[in-house]
Amino acid sequence: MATDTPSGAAPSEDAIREALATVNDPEIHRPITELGMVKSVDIAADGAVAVVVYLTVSGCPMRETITRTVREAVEQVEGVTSVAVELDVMSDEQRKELASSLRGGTAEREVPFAQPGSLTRVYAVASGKGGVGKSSVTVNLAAAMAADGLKVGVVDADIYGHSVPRMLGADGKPTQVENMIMPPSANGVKVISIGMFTPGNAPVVWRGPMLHRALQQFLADVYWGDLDVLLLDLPPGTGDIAISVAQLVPNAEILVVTTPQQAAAEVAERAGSIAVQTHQKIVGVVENMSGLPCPHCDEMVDVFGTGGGERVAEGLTRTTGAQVPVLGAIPIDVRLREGGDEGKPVVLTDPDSPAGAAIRSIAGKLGGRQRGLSGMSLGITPRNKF
Ligand SMILES: Nc1ncnc2c1ncn2[C@@H]1O[C@H](COP(=O)(O)OP(=O)(O)OP(=O)(O)O)[C@@H](O)[C@H]1O
Repeated sequence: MATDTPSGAAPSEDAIREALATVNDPEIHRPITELGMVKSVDIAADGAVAVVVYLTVSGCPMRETITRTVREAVEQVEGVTSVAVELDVMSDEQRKELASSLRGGTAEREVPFAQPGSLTRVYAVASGKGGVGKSSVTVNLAAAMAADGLKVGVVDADIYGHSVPRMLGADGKPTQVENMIMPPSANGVKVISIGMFTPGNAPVVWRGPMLHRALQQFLADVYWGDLDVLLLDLPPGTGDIAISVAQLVPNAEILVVTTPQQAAAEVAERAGSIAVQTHQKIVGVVENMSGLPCPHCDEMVDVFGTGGGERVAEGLTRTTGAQVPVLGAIPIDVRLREGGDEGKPVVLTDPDSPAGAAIRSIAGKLGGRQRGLSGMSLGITPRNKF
């Protein structure tokens, strides 16, 4: 504790508040002073400081973290001899005010990413059929972009087959401030999933309108902050959710994941064609499970055939009239599967493995677009510019 001021004088309130401004709320990631969370600061003549901090909700899971970080920050101030931190809980009125300030001028129910001037790139990851590795690709792209310094969020919109939190290692639960939901984060990625709201592994048996509402809530009621990139993991196929995405975030660009098999390729192409009907851009195609590097020699074993990515990209180029590129091919890699099972994305645990390197390269292309073009509105960005 910094107790030795030259005059032995107690610290000023400004100095204490300056120190408190360095404490971020652990979920909202903004200074507690900006969020109206400092109720009072009392400074005794002997340098003993008492701070009362508002929690957003009683029983806030972050209470201990907040108490500790406040104490640590205040202890650093010259002249402080002791620190007492007390907690109080915001009133309904204060919570409403906070929720509305977090919306940053966006009206309730509005999707911030769909507003003119939004600088967040939204990529909807789609596939024609299940099991092609769409969720694995989403999670690893997100982790790779976050590791590159971008602010990334993932919406697990695969309502029936939600697997993103497990693959990302996100075992935290969302908390709520009024009608704003604070998403947990893992590996630097904020994530929300229907799986966080259902007990255990209970199946979700919703029909179209409820799916639409869930997606709208994920996009409008979750506090994402300023994201560079938002990835949406769509359910396989061309169902209700794909249409909801087109309505809620028309500027979302579609990333199609396929395997090298002809059959998979045909379905993926159909999924892409829907995007054309909904006037969404197709940012590119990723071929997953693209050969298995032989563990005994340098050969690639084409377990699922070859050329699916190219065929899908050519088909989409024909359908859309715009060049749709293949952004990369990800080989079969047992480390990718293991990483998914353990919640440790392979791009972080084994970034130079064949699959890790392939995904990082794709993430670099998608993330690089965001960096290079931030400042331009999504609507006027040249399509397929790599
Ligand atoms: N390149 C790869 N190498 C090895 N295993 C992979 C690869 N890609 C995906 N997998 C594995 O294949 C399985 C299916 O992948 P994933 O769940 O990502 O597919 P999906 O298309 O999202 O499926 P669904 O549509 O059913 O949600 C997972 O066990 C995953 O770990």
